[in-house]
Amino acid sequence: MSEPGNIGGFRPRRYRTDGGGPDFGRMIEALRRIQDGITAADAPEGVVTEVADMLEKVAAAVEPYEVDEEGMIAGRRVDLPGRGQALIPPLEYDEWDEDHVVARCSMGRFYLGANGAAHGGVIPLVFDEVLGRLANTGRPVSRTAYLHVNFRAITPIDAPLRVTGTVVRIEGRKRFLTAALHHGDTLCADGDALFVALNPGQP
Ligand SMILES: CCCCCCCC/C=C\CCCCCCCC(=O)SCCNC(=O)CCNC(=O)[C@H](O)C(C)(C)COP(=O)(O)OP(=O)(O)OC[C@H]1O[C@@H](n2cnc3c(N)ncnc32)[C@H](O)[C@@H]1OP(=O)(O)O
Repeated sequence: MSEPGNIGGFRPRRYRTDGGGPDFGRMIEALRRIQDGITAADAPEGVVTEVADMLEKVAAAVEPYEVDEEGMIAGRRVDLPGRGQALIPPLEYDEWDEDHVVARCSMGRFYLGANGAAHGGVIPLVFDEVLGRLANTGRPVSRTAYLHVNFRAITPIDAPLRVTGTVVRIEGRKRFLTAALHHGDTLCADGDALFVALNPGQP
């Protein structure tokens, strides 16, 4: 499996694994619980007020430590589910090399669209995340030029999901990839994407 340091183009210090410092993973796990719990709750007024007070205290506790993008931890911890970025579903990778990835996750109530189905916008997010990781493994950094998604069946929340990504071909700067999302034997979504390697100086 390729490690983050093998990712071409990006400065390795931008990617972090647990260096024995603060337990960042625990904090993000708690944040994910809060996202799911608040989304799912219909709490009485006293509880809502108490939670709002507590969350305001939480925000005030972390705000003094804001750093610029270079210094951020969230999104850089490739060893944590969803890179330690709470927007991204908690993807965990079982296989990851330069040609393919296999990941799994379960999406909680935070990601609900309606009637037990994940929000349609979450599927492209998952594919962009997984394919972006794959496209940039062992190669100079690229960005998504297009990502086409087919929604084949609902993607259930609170259910084990499997995400696969494959590099189909590379033509110069262009990398063509495909992705699929399964719940058991059911194909929930698939897609194909073009990633284009950045030229020097491109953001
Ligand atoms: C961010 C990278 C992070 C990497 C981290 C790796 C660590 C791994 C750890 C953790 C995983 C993280 C995973 C996250 C990944 C997320 C990735 C994203 O979501 S990126 C954000 C969304 N994408 C944009 O914001 C792009 C915006 N667009 C652009 O910047 C440009 O349009 C760009 C760079 C894509 C291409 O622009 P040009 O000027 O450099 O190149 P031109 O000449 O336009 O295109 C080159 C070739 O590609 C074709 N092409 C370009 N766009 C196309 C399109 N939409 N459809 C078809 N062909 C297209 C063109 O026709 C051309 O082909 P011909 O050389 O002529 O054969």
